[in-house]
Amino acid sequence: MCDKGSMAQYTRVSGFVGLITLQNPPVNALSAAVRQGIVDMVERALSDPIVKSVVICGQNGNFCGGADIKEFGTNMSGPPLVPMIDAIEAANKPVVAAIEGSALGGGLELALGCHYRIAHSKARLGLPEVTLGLLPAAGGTQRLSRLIGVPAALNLITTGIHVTAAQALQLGIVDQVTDHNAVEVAVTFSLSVAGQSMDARRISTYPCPLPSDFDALFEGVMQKVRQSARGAIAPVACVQAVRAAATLPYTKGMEREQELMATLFTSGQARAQQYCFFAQRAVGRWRMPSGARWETSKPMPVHKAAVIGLGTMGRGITVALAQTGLSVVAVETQEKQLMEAKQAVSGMLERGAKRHGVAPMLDRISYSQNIQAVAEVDLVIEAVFEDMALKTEVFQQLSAVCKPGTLLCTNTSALDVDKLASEMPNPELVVGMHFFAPAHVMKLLEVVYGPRSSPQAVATAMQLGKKMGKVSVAVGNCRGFVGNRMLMPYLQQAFFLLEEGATPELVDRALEEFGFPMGVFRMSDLSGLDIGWRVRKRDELVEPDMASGQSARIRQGSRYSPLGDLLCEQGRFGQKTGQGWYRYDKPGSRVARSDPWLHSFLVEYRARHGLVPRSIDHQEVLERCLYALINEGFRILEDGIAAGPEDIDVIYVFGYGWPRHRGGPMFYASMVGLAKILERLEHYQQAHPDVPYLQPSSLLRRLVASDSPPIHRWREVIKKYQSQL
Ligand SMILES: CCC[C@H](O)CC(=O)SCCNC(=O)CCNC(=O)[C@H](O)C(C)(C)COP(=O)([O-])OP(=O)([O-])OC[C@H]1O[C@@H](n2cnc3c(N)ncnc32)[C@H](O)[C@@H]1OP(=O)([O-])[O-]
Repeated sequence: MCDKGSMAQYTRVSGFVGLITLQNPPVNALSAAVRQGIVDMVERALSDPIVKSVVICGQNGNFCGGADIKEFGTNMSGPPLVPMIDAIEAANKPVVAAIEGSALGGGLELALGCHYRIAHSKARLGLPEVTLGLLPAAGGTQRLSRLIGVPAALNLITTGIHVTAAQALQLGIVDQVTDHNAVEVAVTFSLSVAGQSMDARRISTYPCPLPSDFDALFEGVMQKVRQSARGAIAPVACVQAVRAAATLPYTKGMEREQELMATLFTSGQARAQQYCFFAQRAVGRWRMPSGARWETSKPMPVHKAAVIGLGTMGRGITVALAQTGLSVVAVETQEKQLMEAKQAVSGMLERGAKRHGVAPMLDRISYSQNIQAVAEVDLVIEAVFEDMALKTEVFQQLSAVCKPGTLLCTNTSALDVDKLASEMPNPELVVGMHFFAPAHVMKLLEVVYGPRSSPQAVATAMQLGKKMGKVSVAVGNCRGFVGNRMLMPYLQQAFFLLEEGATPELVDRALEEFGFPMGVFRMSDLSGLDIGWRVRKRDELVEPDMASGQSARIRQGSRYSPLGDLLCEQGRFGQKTGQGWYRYDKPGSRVARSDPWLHSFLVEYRARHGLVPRSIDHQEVLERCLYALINEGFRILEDGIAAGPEDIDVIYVFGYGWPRHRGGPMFYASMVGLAKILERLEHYQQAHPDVPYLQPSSLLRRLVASDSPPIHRWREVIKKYQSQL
């Protein structure tokens, strides 16, 4: 017997079991129609005298991905989740959740309302609402705390991590894990408990186990969360909701959960984080200005890959490739470096495997000093030193050695991918892969295509990035690509602010309060001041014999700050030398301390150049640094280097520490208001006419002239703008 009418299918199986199957592909999200279906089918199963027990499962081996995020921000209709789940828990017949695939957010909350939970061994469970700027508000904070205790619930709810079925069993979230068909196991099990009282299975009636060090625990967690949340309000609300579970009766705790959710639900932070969720998925649907796009471009099969050059980046890339299960040939021509790299790579693989409780993929990698070893690979990632001549030489060797059709990728953060491709017999097989250090940890990958890169090459690099667990974004070729190009005006403004009267501490504090894990100067000290110095020297911007006055601060017709160069000339390269914008206890140490030397140096510098220091507040720091960066983002969109604002935002959130609860620079601009950004840029441009980065971009002007449409409609304006160029 079967009813297929709604988005929750009802079937009677094994004679006496009402099987309710959620049907809302791909993740069976709890849309209004699904919730209505569940309410109706549960009622039907409970009122059917033949039915002795009920099993709830999801279609296509996937239990439920939670509330339908697409419904948020709309006029939500349909039955609410809380009474729906309460009714399931109150049922007088056993209700068993058969969990396959994922049970996340509202999906897990639904399962917690059931009397038993049986999971397939490959299932994953979690309450990731915090990553969407929310909290589990369908009883999740109240039931999970009662079921598994406060410390474990706090960990899951404040981080949003997904746990495996085995971990869920250990924590007590599920009652059984099976390698067999979870639905069949659940059906059989439900019959075995049919007729029994479910009183002892209703989690809402459990007392919340209280840890002895209750106050200290909450204080500690709250402090930790506040520190790591960097201004995000959801993790704090999650702690408060769990505290309510520990201190209040269930109904009162539920009221508190609802109250806290109401605050979060309408917050700009939740909008920003939900935007990030969809943006992260949207960047996978890449397109190139040529019209080539993800749906029509088939990736080439990659079974065997190679990495050339085993410095820091090459090692990380080798680890990331081996962890995907690919065979990897790792080439390093210098013997000593090769030996060191082998040891380092094995160590990284072993540590990673230990963390995940799996065997390390050591035998996936073969090491060689000879580039001939890559003859049979399908794809090569070159990761030698950032030097065009060296990279060109390696690429020429590769095109002589590799079998026809091998994809040649260069790991570069700055070099011209088109130029490199133009030196090759098959430029269509060349793409850039800009990894971020450490390459086996950082989630972001910029896949850089040139005008001659084939769509298949881009599709292959994008797919490989995904396999490596990266969020890959396809971008056009230009100086700095997307991320580093936007960083240039940001850095430049920070330098100018120092000249005008700010200190590194003031600038960093403003940016850290905004939500960056590190301000620009602490970050520069960490990555090394010499890197930018080398680039500026190559660009002939560094002038060793420094005159004074304004003319000494002009290069190639624009305002220039030599402050970074002056520090490097003193051997102050940041953490590695123990001195940079801050001082450190010793070279390599990480705690940045204010440096009186630096402050006197700034005073002297300003005096030498006739600069009168003025008081600068946090607002100016944010506007100057962030609006200049955003302005460059608009230029990138104008130039077609990024296909849409989502691409830029994903790059900044995953690669540059932009706080997720602020959605990325372009989303942030839309929240601040484009007219305001334009007005402030115009204001600063008037004050600093020799700074081209502050000149508002034409696209920004165009968007403001088009009444600042919402961010999801920017692409229409961009398209129109580009077609008129
Ligand atoms: C009162 C309420 C209280 C409640 O506590 C609140 C919640 O439950 S909040 C929710 C808490 N739950 C979560 O935070 C879980 C969020 N979801 C996930 O983490 C992953 O999607 C999942 C692990 C399930 C599958 O990963 P995968 O296999 O790599 O697949 P994928 O990621 O590529 O997604 C495929 C497609 O499905 C789409 N979509 C997915 N989920 C939802 C959704 N809930 N809704 C709508 N759509 C959703 C996704 O956009 C994509 O669409 P498209 O158009 O093809 O781009």
